Amino acid sequence: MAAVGLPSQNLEPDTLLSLQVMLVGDSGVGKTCLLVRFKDGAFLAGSFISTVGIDFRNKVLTVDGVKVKLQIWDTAGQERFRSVTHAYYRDAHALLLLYDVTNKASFDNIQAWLTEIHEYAQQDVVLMLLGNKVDSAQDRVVKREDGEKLAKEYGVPFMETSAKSGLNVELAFTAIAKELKHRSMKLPNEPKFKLHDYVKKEVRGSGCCRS
Ligand SMILES: Nc1nc2c(ncn2[C@@H]2O[C@H](COP(=O)(O)OP(=O)(O)OP(=O)(O)O)[C@@H](O)[C@H]2O)c(=O)[nH]1
Repeated sequence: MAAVGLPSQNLEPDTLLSLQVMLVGDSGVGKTCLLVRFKDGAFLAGSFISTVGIDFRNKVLTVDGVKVKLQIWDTAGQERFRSVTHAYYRDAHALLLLYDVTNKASFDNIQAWLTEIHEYAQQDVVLMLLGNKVDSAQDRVVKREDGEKLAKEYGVPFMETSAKSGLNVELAFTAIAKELKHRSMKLPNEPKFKLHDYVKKEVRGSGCCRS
């Protein structure tokens, strides 16, 4: 099934596929830092400045020979901006839903985020759960197994990330870009791309955070 807003016809290999990806999750889980790490390869250390409303950045990737432009929306996690973010859900092709492994409340709120996603996002939106800040091992309060269990319950792919060290950041964005590219481009005899399997294999290959 093609993602909403995506062309389902065959595209030429040099076509620029434009996709919208939205980062959601509680305030402070690291959405802005994840985006900056992916876009600029840097970590925003220092004081925490909450996103106001919504911000976005573009990054072009080459996925299986196809140029894919990701427009990434960084939403504000604070409750008072919720009505702003609601308006963007329906145009998102993919959602990265984050919690912070050092903050139990952010994990407990995932269910509420999923309810919101169910209400506002497109039915076939590509969704992935990310447990961020795994570099802070000494402060960890959410076990990897708990993240895996929750993700399994909801049937979404899962990985742990660190915007600080860069762990799995590129992988998270590449995986969703691949899924969306495969949904919109059907090359003859191409095997079906399986996001869950890809994520499991790549996370295992990264030497961390077996999924
Ligand atoms: N140790 C560690 N700290 C992180 C990581 N990612 C983000 N942080 C820190 O967490 C704080 C919040 O990060 P942000 O990226 O601004 O959080 P946010 O989710 O965008 O927050 P809102 O804009 O309020 O929704 C900052 O102090 C970051 O430096 C990470 O992977 N590891």
